Amino acid sequence: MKLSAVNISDLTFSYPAQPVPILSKFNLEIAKGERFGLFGPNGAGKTTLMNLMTGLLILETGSIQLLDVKINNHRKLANKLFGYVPQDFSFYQELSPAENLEFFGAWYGLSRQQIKLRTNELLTVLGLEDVRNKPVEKFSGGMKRRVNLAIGVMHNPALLFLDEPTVGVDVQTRFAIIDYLKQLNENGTTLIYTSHQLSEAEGLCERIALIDDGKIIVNDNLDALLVKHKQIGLEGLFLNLTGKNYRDV
Ligand SMILES: Nc1ncnc2c1ncn2[C@@H]1O[C@H](COP(=O)(O)OP(=O)(O)OP(=O)(O)O)[C@@H](O)[C@H]1O
Repeated sequence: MKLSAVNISDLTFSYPAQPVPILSKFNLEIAKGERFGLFGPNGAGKTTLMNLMTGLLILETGSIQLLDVKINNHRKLANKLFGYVPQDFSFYQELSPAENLEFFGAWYGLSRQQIKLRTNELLTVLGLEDVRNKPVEKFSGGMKRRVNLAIGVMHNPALLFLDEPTVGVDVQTRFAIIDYLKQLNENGTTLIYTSHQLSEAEGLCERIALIDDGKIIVNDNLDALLVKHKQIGLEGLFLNLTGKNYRDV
């Protein structure tokens, strides 16, 4: 049987202040090598799920397995398997990209030589070589997003979780980031992505799950879903399946 990248089984989770679970008996399997997209309206539970898969939140019942590691029992081991590019910037603003990558490379346990090589490689690929020693706080939104991405992939993870990796960037940076993500995937990295940028998602994701109110509504190959629901794009599919009412009031 093919090894799953992510296997979530009977997961239940609620925040302390809220008695009703955000996710209840939730199941999801993502195959190795996929470019998988997780979508849903505001408050559907996407970030909560990402934070559970990356161990930032602790699950109550059920299990989450990343490749062959159950994160319930082996959190430290699981941490080496994945990279996380969170929606909020995860770097030190007062440090340069090179210093940030050095810090996070050491945190991931890379050797000095590995840190040097990987830093040079990432700064070149992501167009940050000319500003490698300047403090990140002075950077444009697009440059900061590229630094955020570089940190998430510093240790060449087998799985990469991406929460709105292109929010607030211009067309050039969006193109560069999506192109780089596709290259990573071609080299074997499984991508688990969430965003409200649905046209961008169409070009990136092969399979998608739509979640609403903590439940999966559909989970299938994107092209097959478009045919089945007679839609020409993800936005139409999204509205068709989740309705047009506001969700954040
Ligand atoms: N720290 C928290 N404490 C209590 N409730 C929370 C917390 N974080 C999120 N929630 C609630 O959990 C639900 C799911 O939120 P979550 O952020 O996971 O949704 P989302 O799908 O990522 O939304 P968005 O698209 O707006 O980012 C919402 O009802 C939200 O209000």
